[in-house]
Amino acid sequence: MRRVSVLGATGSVGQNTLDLLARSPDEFSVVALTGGRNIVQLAEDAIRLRAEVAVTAYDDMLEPLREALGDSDIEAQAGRASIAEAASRPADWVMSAIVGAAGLAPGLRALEQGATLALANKETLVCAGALVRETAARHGARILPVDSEHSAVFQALRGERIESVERIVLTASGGAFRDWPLEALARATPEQASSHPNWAMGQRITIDSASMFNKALELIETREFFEVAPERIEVVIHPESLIHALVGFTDGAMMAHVGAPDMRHAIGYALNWPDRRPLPVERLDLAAIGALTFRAPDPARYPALRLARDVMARGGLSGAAFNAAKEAALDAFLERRIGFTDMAAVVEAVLSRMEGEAGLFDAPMTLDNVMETDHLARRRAGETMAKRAG
Ligand SMILES: NC(=O)C1=CN([C@@H]2O[C@H](COP(=O)(O)OP(=O)(O)OC[C@H]3O[C@@H](n4cnc5c(N)ncnc54)[C@H](OP(=O)(O)O)[C@@H]3O)[C@@H](O)[C@H]2O)C=CC1
Ligand SMILES: CC(=O)[C@@H](O)[C@H](O)COP(=O)(O)O
Ligand SMILES: [Mn+2]
Repeated sequence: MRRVSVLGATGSVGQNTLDLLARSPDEFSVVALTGGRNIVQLAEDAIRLRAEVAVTAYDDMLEPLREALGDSDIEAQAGRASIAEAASRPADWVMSAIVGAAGLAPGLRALEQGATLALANKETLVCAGALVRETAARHGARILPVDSEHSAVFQALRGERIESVERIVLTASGGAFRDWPLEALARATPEQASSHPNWAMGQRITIDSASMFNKALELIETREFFEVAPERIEVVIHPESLIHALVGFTDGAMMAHVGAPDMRHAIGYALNWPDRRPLPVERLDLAAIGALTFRAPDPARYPALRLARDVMARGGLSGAAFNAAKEAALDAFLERRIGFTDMAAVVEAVLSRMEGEAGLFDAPMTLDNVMETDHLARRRAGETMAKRAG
């Protein structure tokens, strides 16, 4: 039996992961499931999958969690430290599917205990790529990509040398507003931004798809995961979301990963790696699909891509600031304190202000420094938004 834990079990990636685990009950023994406020789901899944421990991120949710677990013998815990403790319980495979920078510390704890980390939480590599790689190397742990584009690249690279790679092309759906008139974007609402053309995902990543902050994070994630130069990583709009990424090699060949927009592809690949096993996903009927289309992203519509390139050029702790400013701007957009197009403007202003704060981005990449940068960027984003409002 392989021991597995799922961090962010109640979310979109978490639920897809549990779906696969539940189909092979004799192969997996579930150690820890973690969640946030969705206590009913967390308890139900913990009981159904016979988890050892269920953890909510929030202290005030401990009693409701205990109640929901009823007379089962599953341990109930709460709080950030308990999530990290759950991640460090011995396991062979840990899914990192908490949303946001909150996923970084638990992911590091899983690596420290030598587990294979199936990484959906892209913020982990954006905030602290070098630290994460170094932690994995020091503890003999492996990281397998789960973000669909990175799983696609990983699969296309199988058996290839990284020196043979000329370019990596990430596909982007273009998000909810791909075909909107540019001038309408400023008035876009959270509800309108929360609908993805092809994927069913959590609300935050769905809105990030509309602004292309998702692809911006993925550019940095690609750089950090595969350690290729930023100028070798491209983004192309592919409205059908059937090709998830392409790798171009030095001989001019390109390998594309094609599949239905279903995260169980990438999760299943990471779960079964290095084998391939049957997965309950749609088999594509190419003749029925007919055509796959591509177009270049418009820099005026998607300023987040330019900001990601600035961050890749800057390096150091700028990724942590970029992500935190984006998270703060997204919170403000969701609360209708700023408009859709203000998000990129806020992130740009925060990066530029923090760049001027001597040596900040060049501090050593420790978890403490990453979290300090994260907190400062959120504060700077708040100040920037207050100034813009006043
Ligand atoms: N959804 C997708 O298909 C894809 C997602 N990803 C990445 O995977 C990650 C998860 O995305 P997704 O599943 O969509 O997100 P969801 O919002 O659907 O789920 C997030 C999970 O994290 C929990 N959570 C929220 N805040 C905290 C916190 N502060 N501390 C601990 N746990 C917390 C939630 O708990 P609760 O809901 O109980 O409050 C939930 O279990 C993100 O990094 C995303 O970018 C990457 C590729 C595809
Ligand atoms: C499923 C997945 O990996 C998401 O990151 C997805 O790619 C989002 O779609 P966009 O291409 O719209 O950002
Ligand atoms: Mn993705």
